[in-house]
Amino acid sequence: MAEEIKEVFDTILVLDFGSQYSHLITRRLREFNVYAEMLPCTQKIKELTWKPKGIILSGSPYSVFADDAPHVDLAVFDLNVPILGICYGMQEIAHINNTKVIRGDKREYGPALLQVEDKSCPLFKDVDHSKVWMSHHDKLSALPQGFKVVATSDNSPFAAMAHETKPIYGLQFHPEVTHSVKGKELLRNFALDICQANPNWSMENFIDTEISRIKKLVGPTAEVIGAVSGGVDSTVAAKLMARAIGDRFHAILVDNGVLRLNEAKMVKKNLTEGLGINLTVVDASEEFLSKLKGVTEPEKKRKVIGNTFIHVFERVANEIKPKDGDEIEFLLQGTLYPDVIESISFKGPSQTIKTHHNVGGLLENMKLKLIEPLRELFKDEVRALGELLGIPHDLVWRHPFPGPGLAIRILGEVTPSQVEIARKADHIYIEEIKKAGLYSQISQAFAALLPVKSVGVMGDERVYAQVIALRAIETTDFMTADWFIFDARFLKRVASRIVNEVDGISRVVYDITSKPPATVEWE
Ligand SMILES: Nc1ncnc2c1ncn2[C@@H]1O[C@H](COP(=O)(O)OP(=O)(O)OP(=O)(O)O)[C@@H](O)[C@H]1O
Ligand SMILES: O=c1[nH]c(=O)c2[nH+]cn([C@@H]3O[C@H](COP(=O)(O)O)[C@@H](O)[C@H]3O)c2[nH]1
Ligand SMILES: NC(=O)CC[C@H](N)C(=O)O
Ligand SMILES: [Mg+2]
Repeated sequence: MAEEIKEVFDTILVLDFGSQYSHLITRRLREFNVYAEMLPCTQKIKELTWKPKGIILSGSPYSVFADDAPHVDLAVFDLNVPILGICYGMQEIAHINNTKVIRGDKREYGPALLQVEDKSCPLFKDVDHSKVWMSHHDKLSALPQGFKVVATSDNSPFAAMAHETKPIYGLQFHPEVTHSVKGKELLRNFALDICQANPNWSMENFIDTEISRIKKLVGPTAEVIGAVSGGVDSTVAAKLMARAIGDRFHAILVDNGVLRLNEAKMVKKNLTEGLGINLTVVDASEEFLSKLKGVTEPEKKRKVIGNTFIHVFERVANEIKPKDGDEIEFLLQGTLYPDVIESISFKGPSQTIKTHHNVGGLLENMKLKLIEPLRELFKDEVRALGELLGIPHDLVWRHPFPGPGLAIRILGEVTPSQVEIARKADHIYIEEIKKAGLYSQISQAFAALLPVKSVGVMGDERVYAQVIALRAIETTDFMTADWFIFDARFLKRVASRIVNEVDGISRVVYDITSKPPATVEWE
C-alpha cells in the first residue's frame, strides 16, 4: 500500500499471528470506514515508517507457551496507543505480563454467552449479554497484574479483560466473526472511541491508493500482462490496471478447452467493446486437454491446469515485445482472499481444502511477478468495487466460474467428448435459470458430469448412459453456502430437456448438500 495513504487515513495496525480469521478483522474495520493494515506479528516497530492509531493482536494456531510460538515486538507497548488482543493476542498480553497461560481442560469451540461484568468499560459501550464465538484450547491461569475482568462466560472467567489505567484490552473470543453477535460493535468501540480513528476510508479511496501503488510498482515504461477470464474478479482487476497504466496493459484470456459454450467469444466482445480493455484470446485448448489426458485425481487436475496457465502466460509474455525492449515482468491476476485461505495451509488447524489454480497451482520457478490488487478482499467487496468502477451490473453479478472450468465438473478423466456433454448440459441449465428469472437469486449454478452410468429407456430402447448432477447455491462470501430451493416444476423442465437434448445422459439429479460439509465445486 502506498505510504501516502497513512498520511490521509488514520490506520489501525493488525498484527497477524496466523489465525484463519485475521483478514476478517481488517474487513470488519473497513465496514465502518476505518482503514487498517495487516502486517506479520514479527514486524519490528522501529522499522515502521508510520504511527498506527491502535494495534490489534490477532488469534493464532500456536500456544504462547510453546517453544516455537511467535511473539510480538515489545516496543508496541512504547507507542502509547490502544492495544486489543484477540484470543491468542490476549494470551500474548498475559504472557508478556508474567501470567502463565496453560492448556485448558476442555477445548472451547463455538458459541458462548457473554456476561458483561463491567458496564463502564468503553470497549463494551452498548454491548450487553450476547452470544460470542470462541475458538481456543489454552487459557489464562490468572488475571495479569494491573488488569480487571470486564466480561465472563460459563467456561471463561476471563472472557474479556482491561488494564486498570492504560487502554489495553483482551478478548478470549473472536469479535471479527459474524457469529459473535455484537462483535462489530466491539471493534467499532475500539477503533472509533478508544483509538479515536477517523472513519473516512472508502472503496473510492481503495481505487485511488491501488492505482498509485500499481503505478509506483510498475514504473513509467514497463508493460504488464493480465490473466483475464471475463469473470468478476479479473475484470475488476483489469479495469483498475487499465486505469493505472492504460495501453501498457495487455489482458489475456486463455481458452483452456474447458470453458463454457461460446465463452471466449462472449468475453472478447464484452471486454473489448463494453469496457475498452485490450484483450487477446489465446487458444491453448489442445495443450490443456493433452496434459489432462489420463488425469482423474482432483488435486492433480488443479495443479496441471495451474501450471499450464503459467506456461502459457510466460510464452505470451515473451511473444509480446514491449516498446522499451525489456521483457514483460508482471502478471496481473484477480485472486481474492478466499482463494488464498483455502489453498494455503498455515501451520496449525487450517488445512488445504483444495488448490485454487491461481494460488497453489503456480510454478515454483516462475519468472513473472504477480500483481494481485484484490488479494485482501472478499467477493462482495469486489462487486462493490466493480460497481464503482462503472462495470455493467450484469457483469458484476455474473456467477463465478472457476479457472479450471469444466475440468473440475467432469468427475474422472476429462476428454473432448466428456467436455462436450458437460458443456451442453450446463448451457441448458443456465438458460432455463435465466428464463425463469432466477439467475440473480442464485449465487452460483452449474451442471457436473458424473462418471457413473445408469440404465434408462428411450423410445423403447435400453440406454446405459451417464448422470448429470445440478448444483445451485446461495452465499455472499463463498466461504459457506446453502443449496437453492427450486420449484419442482422447474427441475422437471431442466431434467427433461437435458435427457432429451444431450446425448450420453440418461438421468439428472439435484445436489442438496450445503458447504460445509460439501464444497461448492465437486472437485
Ligand atoms: N481462462 C482464463 N484465462 C485467463 N485467466 C484466467 C482464466 N481463468 C481464470 N483466470 C485467472 O484466474 C483468476 C482466478 O479465477 P476466478 O474464477 O477465481 O476469478 P474470475 O474468473 O476473475 O472471477 P469469477 O470468480 O467471477 O469467475 C482470475 O481472476 C484470472 O486472473
Ligand atoms: O478460479 C478458481 N479457481 C479454482 O481453482 C477454484 N476452485 C473453486 N473455485 C470457486 O471458488 C468458490 C468456492 O468453491 P469451493 O467451495 O468448491 O472451494 C466457488 O465459486 C468455486 O467455483 C475456484 N475458482
Ligand atoms: N484462536 C486462537 O487464537 C487460539 C489460541 C490458542 N492456539 C488456543 O488454543 O487457545
Ligand atoms: Mg472465473
